[in-house]
Amino acid sequence: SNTTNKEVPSTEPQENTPSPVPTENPENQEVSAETTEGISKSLVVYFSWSGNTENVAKSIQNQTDADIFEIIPQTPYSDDYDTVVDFAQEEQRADARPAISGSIENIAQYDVVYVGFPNWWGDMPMILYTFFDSYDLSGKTIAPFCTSGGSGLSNTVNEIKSLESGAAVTKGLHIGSSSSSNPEHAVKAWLDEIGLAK
Ligand SMILES: Cc1cc2nc3c(=O)[nH]c(=O)nc-3n(C[C@H](O)[C@H](O)[C@H](O)COP(=O)(O)O)c2cc1C
Repeated sequence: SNTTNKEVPSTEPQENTPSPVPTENPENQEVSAETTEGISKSLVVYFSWSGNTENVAKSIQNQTDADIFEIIPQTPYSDDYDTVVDFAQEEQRADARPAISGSIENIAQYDVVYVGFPNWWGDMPMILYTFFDSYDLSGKTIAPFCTSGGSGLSNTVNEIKSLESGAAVTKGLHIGSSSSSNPEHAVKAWLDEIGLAK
C-alpha cells in the first residue's frame, strides 16, 4: 500500500473484502474475473457431435477448474456423417430450436461461461441457439470456442454478442479439427490472452 495515513476510519470497506451488495458499479459486466479472483466461478458448456469440441472443452475445464455441462440433444443425431450434414442444414433452414436434454443448475452462480461448439454450415449448430434462448447470461463473461474444418469461427462470436447483449463476450478460440486432440497449448495461450488463465 502506498498510503501513509493510518487514520482510515474502521467503517471504510477494505479494498479486497467482497461485498454482498454491488456498490456504485452500474457497469457490472465490465468487472473482470481478476477483481473477483478466488470467488469467481466458471462453467464450460459445450456441444460436440464427433468429440473434437469435447477435447477442447475438457482442456479448458482442466486448466480453469470450471464446472462442465454437455449440451445433449433430447433427440440424438444420427451417427452417420452424411445424414447429420443434411439434417443440420435442414435445421438451419428451418431456424429450428432442437430441445436440450437436462438443464444447468443455478446458472446464476457463474461469472464466466465458456461456450463451445463445432462449426456447422458456417454457423453454430441450432441447439446452441436453444441454449442461448434458454439462459440469460447478462452480466457474465462469455468465452466462445469452436472447432471446425476450414471455416474457423465464421460469424459466431458476433452472433453470440447479439444473442446475449448484456454479456461481455471475449475473443473466440478456434481450433482446427485436426489439432483438437492436442489443444492444451492453444487453450493456454487463449486463456492468457483473454485474462482468464488461473
Ligand atoms: C453437420 C456438419 C456441418 C459442418 N459444417 C462445417 C463447415 O461449415 N465448416 C467447417 O469448417 N467445418 C464443418 N464441419 C466440420 C466440423 O466443424 C468439425 O469436424 C468439428 O471439429 C467437429 O466437432 P465435434 O467433433 O465436436 O462435433 C461440419 C461438420 C458437420 C457434422
